[in-house]
Amino acid sequence: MLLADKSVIITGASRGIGRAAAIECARQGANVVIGYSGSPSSRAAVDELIQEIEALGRRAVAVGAPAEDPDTGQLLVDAAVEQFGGVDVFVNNAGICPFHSFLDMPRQTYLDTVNTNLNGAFFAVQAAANQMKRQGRGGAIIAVSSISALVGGGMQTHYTPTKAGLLSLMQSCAVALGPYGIRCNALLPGTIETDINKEDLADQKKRDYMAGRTPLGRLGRPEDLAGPLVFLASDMAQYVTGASLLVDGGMYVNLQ
Ligand SMILES: NC(=O)C1=CN([C@@H]2O[C@H](COP(=O)(O)OP(=O)(O)OC[C@H]3O[C@@H](n4cnc5c(N)ncnc54)[C@H](O)[C@@H]3O)[C@@H](O)[C@H]2O)C=CC1
Ligand SMILES: C[C@H](O)[C@@H]1OC(=O)[C@H](O)[C@@H]1O
Repeated sequence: MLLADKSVIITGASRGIGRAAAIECARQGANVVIGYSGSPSSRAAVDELIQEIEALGRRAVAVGAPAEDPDTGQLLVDAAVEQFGGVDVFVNNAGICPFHSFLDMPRQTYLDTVNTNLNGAFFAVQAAANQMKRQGRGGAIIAVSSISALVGGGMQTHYTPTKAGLLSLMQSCAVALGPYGIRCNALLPGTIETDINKEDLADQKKRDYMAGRTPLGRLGRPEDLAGPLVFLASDMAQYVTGASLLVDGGMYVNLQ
């Protein structure tokens, strides 16, 4: 097992990529703090996830708190310390992408996206890093960035800068935290079928176009990210920091 007895925090773990990551971390021996928005509508999914993790013989606790709140990171860390004795891995995954055109972007849509995806992440990563430093045994921090950190999207002008920001945050944190043995890396998914793009991909033409751009011939599934994420979290990646791992079925390199 690659994460035996590790204490892992994952934000936005109620569904999608975060959920698949939580299950794979547990399968690899970790106990998991499940960060979720705190909305009552997510609670049933979170309870189901806890049961699934417990069925794997591991422990899980849920912390409901909005990603955009600068105090949320510390709440997650406190839960990990109290329940599992510390933090070994912190995964910043929570995110939103409300597709919208640029020229008439509502101010609040822009602010919500930046606050949820990037500003909250900064404070959460800071809280996790301080705990790891206190523990003195290093750690791994992973930000779920995106292929959108590298390329643009006309309906994503508020979103792509947050993903580029997360990539940059991991690069700078790798420098700042390397002396403490804390590795910081970015995971860059391509187009993965989840709730975040359900509406967008309901357009069959768009869906076919996105799948057609992908050399591996299909859109991604949340499980496709789980293995690469566990790799970055584990000692298999002990000399990997400041890196970005693109997991996109080859979409990015497919020009013609
Ligand atoms: N699905 C895709 O094609 C890609 C997704 N990503 C990123 O992966 C991450 C996970 O997204 P998916 O699993 O695809 O979508 P999803 O919509 O299924 O999951 C997003 C998660 O974030 C949580 N979340 C949203 N707003 C929150 C808030 N204010 N506070 C706390 N939690 C909040 C949701 O409850 C959910 O658990 C996001 O950061 C997204 O930007 C990156 C590249 C591609
Ligand atoms: C939400 C999008 O479909 C998805 O998110 C990203 O980061 C990429 O742009 C994907 O296509």
